[in-house]
Amino acid sequence: MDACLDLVVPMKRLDRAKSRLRGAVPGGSGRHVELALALLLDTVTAARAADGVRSVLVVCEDERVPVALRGTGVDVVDERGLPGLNEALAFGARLLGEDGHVGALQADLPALRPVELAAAIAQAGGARAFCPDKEGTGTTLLLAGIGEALDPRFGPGSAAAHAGTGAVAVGVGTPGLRCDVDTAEDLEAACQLGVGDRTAALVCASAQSSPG
Ligand SMILES: Nc1nc2c(ncn2[C@@H]2O[C@H](COP(=O)(O)OP(=O)(O)OP(=O)(O)O)[C@@H](O)[C@H]2O)c(=O)[nH]1
Ligand SMILES: C=C(OP(=O)(O)O)C(=O)O
Repeated sequence: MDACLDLVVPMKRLDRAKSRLRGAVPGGSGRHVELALALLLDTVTAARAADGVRSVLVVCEDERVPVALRGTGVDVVDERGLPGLNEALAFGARLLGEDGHVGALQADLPALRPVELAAAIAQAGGARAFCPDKEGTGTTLLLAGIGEALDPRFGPGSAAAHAGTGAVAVGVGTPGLRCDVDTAEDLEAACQLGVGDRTAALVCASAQSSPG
């Protein structure tokens, strides 16, 4: 498949991100920041490796994020004070150029496998599409139709909101793509699936294998 999809990945300032995960890794606020970064790094590493993905752009105003992503081939842009998630995503998508093919991927998918993302992109076939999270209410991936604006509707009930904009559900059989990590229980579920190296080093038993 030609790699033509450009993905935007949103990330809050690290001190404020993933608040429901606070304490999931013992060791205080430094460890919490490490965990948020590990989730992001494992997600974008898998995304970069997926067939069909041309580029990944993280939208984040935290200066530690470009440092952590140095050498990964992932770009970072500061959202410059935009007021929220959907505004940050729309900003990133416009930078990527919406006359091409753009999408949004959540930043907390440590069990994502490149083949899962590639399969969801292929299933969409260039049409507007979304992947529901494992509960079926949220969204882990939104794909604009080719040549269309992203029009993100993330937030509570985003799966229904995206379906309401004409997006078709894709990737329903891809557990790693659907396993976003908001709580300690989600982190445990991701570890059961097998997480990437950075998250595994922080939270999972050393015997755990990482996704391929
Ligand atoms: N760049 C950017 N990213 C955002 C913003 N708001 C949320 N995000 C990111 O969007 C994703 C989904 O947001 P949430 O579900 O609220 O996640 P979170 O805020 O990190 O976690 P909680 O504090 O537990 O709600 C996460 O990766 C966030 O870091 C924003 O204003 N700007
Ligand atoms: C913002 C969303 O995700 P989360 O589950 O991380 O709140 C969403 O699913 O639209």
